[in-house]
Amino acid sequence: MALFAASRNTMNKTSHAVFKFLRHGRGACSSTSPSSESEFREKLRAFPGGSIDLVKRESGIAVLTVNNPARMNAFSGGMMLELEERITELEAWSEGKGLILQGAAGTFCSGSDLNAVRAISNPQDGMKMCLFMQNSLTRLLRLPLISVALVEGMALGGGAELTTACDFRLMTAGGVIQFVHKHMGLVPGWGGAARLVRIVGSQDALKLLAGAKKVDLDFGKQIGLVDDVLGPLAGEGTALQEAEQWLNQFTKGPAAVIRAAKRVVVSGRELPLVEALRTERDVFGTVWGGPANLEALARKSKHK
Ligand SMILES: CCC(=O)SCCNC(=O)CCNC(=O)[C@H](O)C(C)(C)COP(=O)(O)OP(=O)(O)OC[C@H]1O[C@@H](n2cnc3c(N)ncnc32)[C@H](O)[C@@H]1OP(=O)(O)O
Repeated sequence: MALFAASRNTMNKTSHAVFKFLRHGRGACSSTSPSSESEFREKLRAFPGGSIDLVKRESGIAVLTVNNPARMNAFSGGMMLELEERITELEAWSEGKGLILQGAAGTFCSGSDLNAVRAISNPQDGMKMCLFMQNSLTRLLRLPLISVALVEGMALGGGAELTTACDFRLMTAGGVIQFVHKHMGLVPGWGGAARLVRIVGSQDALKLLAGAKKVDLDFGKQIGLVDDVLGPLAGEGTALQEAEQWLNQFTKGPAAVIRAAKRVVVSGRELPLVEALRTERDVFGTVWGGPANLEALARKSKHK
């Protein structure tokens, strides 16, 4: 037990820095000055409409809904600000294990609100919007929760980018992910290209971006962008219920262990090897000799 206690004390010091890294968007993007950041927030506030809704369930699974059905769940400026607030709430949710990101009313998200896009169409504001969304989506992907984008209907432009800020993507029949940026004379700017390359590799990422190719169920599974299919093909129930069942295979069990699993994967994905190994030791120290570990030892578990 002394070993466990010592290990946890050491971890407490080192892990503080590590968890700060894992929790926040640090390292994702360079920052702007506080005054220009608050000015830009004011600009975003000038484009209201829609909401980002968060429900945290007893099961440890939260549901985050992009809610602006009159505009096919396009992201208004106000929704960008709300997304950031909801992510801060999720970062503080210590009992959480999983997250489902969905769109309201049977479709996922049609990207930026084109009314806002037209009004801030100068490069400076465009880059500020990218920085803002990159930070939020980096924090979303780094949450110590197993996250799933539930793609019903269309995920276009920024909506396609949003799907890549989750660990997994589930799709229902008729679902489409399409990086339509090329057709808008754009490339992704919310971090979607960088994440896409890590998910499907550079060859397929180039096909999706330079060809604005539609990704349906079959193509999505073939290139590894879609992890599984939901809906009539998979069984009964609403897509959200099915997504919860699907996620449950990864979230059942103690929160500390599931959150630790996500943390070691995030550090393995983002950090150079030596730092990732150090982080892995630190995270290991949070579960070694912890309640779940001691219970398993007492049970003399067999893994047959
Ligand atoms: C980060 C970079 C980006 O995200 S750039 C934005 C990329 N997204 C787009 O260009 C999507 C443009 N929209 C479309 O292609 C179509 O509206 C799609 C989503 C295919 C839906 O078509 P359809 O089913 O025929 O519906 P609809 O066009 O009548 O749309 C219903 C109402 O929603 C609106 N809407 C849709 N997308 C947006 C958007 N991104 N920004 C603002 N409004 C949007 C439509 O204008 C339409 O509104 P209204 O009923 O005419 O008032």
